[in-house]
Amino acid sequence: MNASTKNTHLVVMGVSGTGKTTVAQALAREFNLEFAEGDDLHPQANVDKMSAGIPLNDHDREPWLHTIAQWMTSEAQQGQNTVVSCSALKKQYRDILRSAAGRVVFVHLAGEKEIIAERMKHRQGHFMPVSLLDSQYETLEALTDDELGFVVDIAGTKNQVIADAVTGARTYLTAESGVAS
Ligand SMILES: Nc1ncnc2c1ncn2[C@@H]1O[C@H](COP(=O)(O)OP(=O)(O)OP(=O)(O)O)[C@@H](O)[C@H]1O
Ligand SMILES: O=C(O)[C@H](O)[C@@H](O)[C@H](O)[C@H](O)CO
Repeated sequence: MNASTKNTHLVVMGVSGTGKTTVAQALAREFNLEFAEGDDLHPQANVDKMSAGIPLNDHDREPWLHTIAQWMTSEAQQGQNTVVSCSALKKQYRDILRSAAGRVVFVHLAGEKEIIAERMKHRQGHFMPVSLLDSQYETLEALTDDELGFVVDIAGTKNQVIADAVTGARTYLTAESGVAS
């Protein structure tokens, strides 16, 4: 076990528009975690592709996932626990994230496509078109029993969803990981 393995990383995952940024920022505040916005770590080519209404493929996502894993490793090496918003739609993508130093826990924000589409329609100034939501759901692989993490239902208000995510995350953020509870 190396010095950084006690650190915990929360990855707030799910399809576009499901509330990852909203929830990840709230978890960062609640548990005093280092925060990264996964969308900011995409290569520009990926942002251009999504903006043009073209879904990303495995090849497009691979360097992005490695960038996020490297960020988590670097934070763990500095003794930090983290939270990052990242769609992490497939198990093989989550395997890349799990290669980071430390323990990686997934917070899957899940819900009905219709609810998310409605929320995305009201969002201003974001590159992701609602038209890509179908491909996001087609790509999504739910967490399996052997993966560390939990599911949060996004149907409720922001405060309800955040409260559920905080309750779920608290069980993983033990005194051992150095996170204040
Ligand atoms: N529980 C909620 N109830 C109502 N609106 C919400 C809720 N959670 C998030 N929203 C709103 O839905 C929109 C999408 O949320 P957010 O940007 O956090 O999602 P995201 O998963 O990070 O999106 P993306 O993956 O596209 O970056 C925002 O306008 C946000 O304010
Ligand atoms: O894997 C993907 O297809 C992408 O990460 C998208 O999910 C977006 O980055 C994001 O969610 C923006 O809406």
